[in-house]
Amino acid sequence: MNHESPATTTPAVDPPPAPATRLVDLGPGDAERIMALEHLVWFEVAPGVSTEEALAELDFERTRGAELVTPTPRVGASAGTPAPLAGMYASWAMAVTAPGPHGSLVRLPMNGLTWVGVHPDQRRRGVLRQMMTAHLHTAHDEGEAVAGLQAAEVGIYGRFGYGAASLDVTLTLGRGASLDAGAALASAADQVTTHIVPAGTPEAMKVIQRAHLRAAEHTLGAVTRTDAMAAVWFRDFPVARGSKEPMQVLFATRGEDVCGYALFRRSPKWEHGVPGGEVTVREMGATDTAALLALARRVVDFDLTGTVTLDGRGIDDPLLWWAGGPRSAGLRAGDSLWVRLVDVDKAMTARGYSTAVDLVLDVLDPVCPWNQRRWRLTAGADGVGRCLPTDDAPDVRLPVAALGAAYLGSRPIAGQAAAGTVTELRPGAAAELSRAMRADVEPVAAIGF
Ligand SMILES: CC(=O)SCCNC(=O)CCNC(=O)[C@H](O)C(C)(C)COP(=O)(O)OP(=O)(O)OC[C@H]1O[C@@H](n2cnc3c(N)ncnc32)[C@H](O)[C@@H]1OP(=O)(O)O
Repeated sequence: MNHESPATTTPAVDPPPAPATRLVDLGPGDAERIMALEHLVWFEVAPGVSTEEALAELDFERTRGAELVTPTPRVGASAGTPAPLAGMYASWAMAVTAPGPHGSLVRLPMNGLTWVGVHPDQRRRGVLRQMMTAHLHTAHDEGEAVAGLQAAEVGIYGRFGYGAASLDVTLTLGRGASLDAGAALASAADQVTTHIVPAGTPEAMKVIQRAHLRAAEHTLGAVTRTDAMAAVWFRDFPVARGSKEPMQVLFATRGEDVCGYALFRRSPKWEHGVPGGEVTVREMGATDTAALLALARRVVDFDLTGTVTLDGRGIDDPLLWWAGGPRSAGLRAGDSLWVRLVDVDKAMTARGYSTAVDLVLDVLDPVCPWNQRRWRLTAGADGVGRCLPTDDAPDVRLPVAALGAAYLGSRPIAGQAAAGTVTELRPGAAAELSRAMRADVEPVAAIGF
């Protein structure tokens, strides 16, 4: 039997033309169609949360939608419903802790992209590409040199020049897990006091933000919320929460000084009369490792619990090794912050370097063509960098996403060259760039945003 397809004379069918969508600024008056799109894209509704409450976290100075220029009739849609949005995106003016010169840290502004969604009827027709192009061009116009996001699916954002720059590590420990941090750190942790308050009050949210910003100054890779985000981020919605415990915050203090915080919730569990409640720590930050140890000791030791899951940790997190390493701590890891250099020269000048370096980078960036050229990156013995346009012969050719991936001091360029993403044009150049960009420690995971 011949399984070959018969020769066909049918001409190839062109894909349908991209829909004509235009980008518009969205404001509170668009609340109804924003929520309609959100529910369709994420198929999730928070009960008991009003539209106004749900949208309070958006910055309407930075929220945009895509709408069809000529909406088509939709059989079965209720009369009077506004034409649905084809897509939307929003961003916040956040900040990230990047490597400074020689192991120091530097806090940099970061455009944090969020709320990206395309209507299921309009997907795979270029709406996201249109939105991402506009988003990055606006960031460039506004002078936002570094952008970041957390990806819903890993295949989406590399094509737009974002590189996965940090890992999100989840650790699972048993109740009473021993944390072996050594005598000096243990006695420093003894000097730290901890106490619990409900997280969802305006008073608590203020102190959480203070502790969050302070911890970020000391933590490579930390991403911080704006004050406006912080004022609404941990609100407690009793109906949406249902029978779950309200979010709690454990503060670590030394006298008047708040030196750490851990946001957690417990859920009760009983089997044959034996308590085995589960603790989930959503976010934990500290200005120093003694404060971190004091917080960790508390969360592994709540009565009536059996396990504690800590989200948002880093791959060389002290907690991981205090607990005995990956096998004791049930380590699971995924990608966390994706970094995009909107302006290669400004971004590469803003961070610091671990070694002196002098290299010409041939950067490929079809989405942001102002980056696509040769740049000379130099840093002296002081680790302070400069990145300027040049026409000199290149040492390394690389997509802009490779620089984003290496930006927080992880994902070495030499490793990316070995993987085939980066092309070394002069022997040794990839290793030189690796060493200069590498940090002493791994970046922590970003907060969820
Ligand atoms: C930062 C954040 O907010 S992350 C949240 C992202 N949102 C979601 O995941 C919600 C559910 N998904 C969606 O809303 C949409 O499917 C989106 C936003 C992911 C994609 O929107 P679309 O308009 O379909 O994307 P668009 O048609 O512009 O595709 C652009 C390119 O990305 C690719 N692409 C789009 N989505 C995906 C995906 N999930 N995985 C892999 N590739 C993808 C397309 O194939 C296309 O590739 P090409 O450049 O080779 O042609």
